[in-house]
Parts: sequence; C-alpha cells; structure tokens
Amino acid sequence: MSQAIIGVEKLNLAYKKVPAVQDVSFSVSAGDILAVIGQNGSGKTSTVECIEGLRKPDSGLIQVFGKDPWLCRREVYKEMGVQLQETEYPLKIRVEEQCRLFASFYERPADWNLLLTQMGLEDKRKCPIHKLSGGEKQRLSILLSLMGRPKLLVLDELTTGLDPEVRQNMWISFENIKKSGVTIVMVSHYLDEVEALADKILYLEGGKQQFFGTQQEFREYVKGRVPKDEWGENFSLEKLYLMIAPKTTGLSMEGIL
Ligand SMILES: Nc1ncnc2c1ncn2[C@@H]1O[C@H](COP(=O)(O)OP(=O)(O)OP(=O)(O)O)[C@@H](O)[C@H]1O
Repeated sequence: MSQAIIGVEKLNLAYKKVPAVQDVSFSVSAGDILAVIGQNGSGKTSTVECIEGLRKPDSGLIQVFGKDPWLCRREVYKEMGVQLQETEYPLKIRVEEQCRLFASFYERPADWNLLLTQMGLEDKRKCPIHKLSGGEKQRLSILLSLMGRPKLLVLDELTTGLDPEVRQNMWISFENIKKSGVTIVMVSHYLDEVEALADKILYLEGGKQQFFGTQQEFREYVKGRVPKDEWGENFSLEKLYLMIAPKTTGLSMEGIL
C-alpha cells in the first residue's frame, strides 16, 4: 500500500461552539487525488484549513508528511502548495512582482516565467493584480501554489470562475501534475471535474462525514440508498450526488419580482 501523506482522525472544529466539522477521519495516499465534496457550509474549507495548518482543531489528530501542520507549519509548507478560496494580495502589486516575491520564499522555486506561459498569463505580467479578471486571479493563485514544486497540493475550488476551455486545460495540467507523483487534495462543487480527476472522495454534509472511499465505492454507497427503479448503472457522479444530497430549501425567487 502507498504511504499516507495525510492522516486525519476524528477531526472536530467549532466556531464559537457551533460545530463545523464533526468526527471526520480519512487518509490520502502518495500520488492520489482526494476530492472533498458537499453542500455550501458542509465543512469542506474548514477541514482543508486544518490540513493546511491555518486552523487549530478542537480535537482529533492530523498528520501531514508525518507532522502536525498546526505546530510544524513552516516545515510542512516546504512540501505543500496551497491555493486558497480567496486570496488577498498587497495593494497595487503586479503579477510578476508577486511571482518574484513568492519565488523568494523557496530554495528551489519553479520557473515562474514558464508557469506564466502555461497558465496563459504571459501578457499580464505587468498588470496590477487588482485589475485581473476573476478567472485570471484564479489562474494566478494556482500558479503560486505550484511555486515551491510541492509534493502535496491543496486546492480550494480549483476551477471556480474559469471559463470552460481553461477549466478543461486545467484538468489536463492536474493529471500531468499527478503523473509526476504529486498528491492533491481538491475542494470542488464541479462533479464532472471530480469524476475526471479524483481517486477518492470525501463527502461531507452539515460538518459530518457521509462517505469516504473510491468513486466505485461511492457508486455502491448511493446504490444502497436509492429505490431500485430509480437506479441506473451509467449515472454520472453528479447525478449520483444529486440523488442523495439533501434538498436545499429557501432558494426560490418566487414572489420577489
Ligand atoms: N470564520 C468563521 N466563523 C464562524 N463560522 C464559520 C467561519 N468559517 C466557516 N464558518 C461556518 O462553518 C460552517 C462550515 O463552513 P465551511 O466554509 O467549512 O463550508 P464549505 O463546505 O467550505 O462551504 P462552501 O461550499 O460554501 O465554500 C458553515 O456553517 C460556516 O458558516
């Protein structure tokens, strides 16, 4: 069996005593892609922020490369690249200045000129970051997560805001990154992306772990929960998810206009 890069046991986290993550346990093997899925507010980012050492769990055990990421953040970050859901940049800083700054954090940084080309940001190198479009900022945040040539990449909403073509190209890039042995944890609401990329799925609802396992195991998990006459062997991952996800209430626009 491959070595576990991440181990999480009975993780609990609350905000002002309101539970956000409850008894979540999973592991990620070297070279695997784990997708964390679930409704808005289900605890995905909170879980991932604990792995990134950005939040201290209330209880439970987290090991990243065999270390506690909260206590050993500096060491863990030598091998971990992080793309945050929202990134704040220094005011008026330009794309290439930010790249240079990030490169200076690492002993052996990636070739960021090449990354700018690969991310389609070559023409934007002199552009102040606050003038980039949402998708361009997203591409920059992915580029910066790769700067330290990480062995582990943690991506919170990898392709949100990207246009369809860039999204598909991004999938190919991440398949290639995986082929080079990098372990990836990705939070995603795009289940086509999860279906294309993920080896394992962690499914959370209301802060609680509903499922952890392979895509095939997820299929069996859903099959065991839906009426026989509603089941189809070739359902997409999105269809499977929608069959078991709790219905969100209160989103109707009826009577507003
Ligand atoms: N800083 C915070 N202070 C208080 N409550 C928080 C904070 N961050 C998150 N929460 C709450 O914790 C719960 C889990 O939030 P989290 O951001 O982890 O969910 P998520 O699954 O990543 O959601 P989304 O898909 O919308 O990004 C939500 O109820 C949220 O309102």
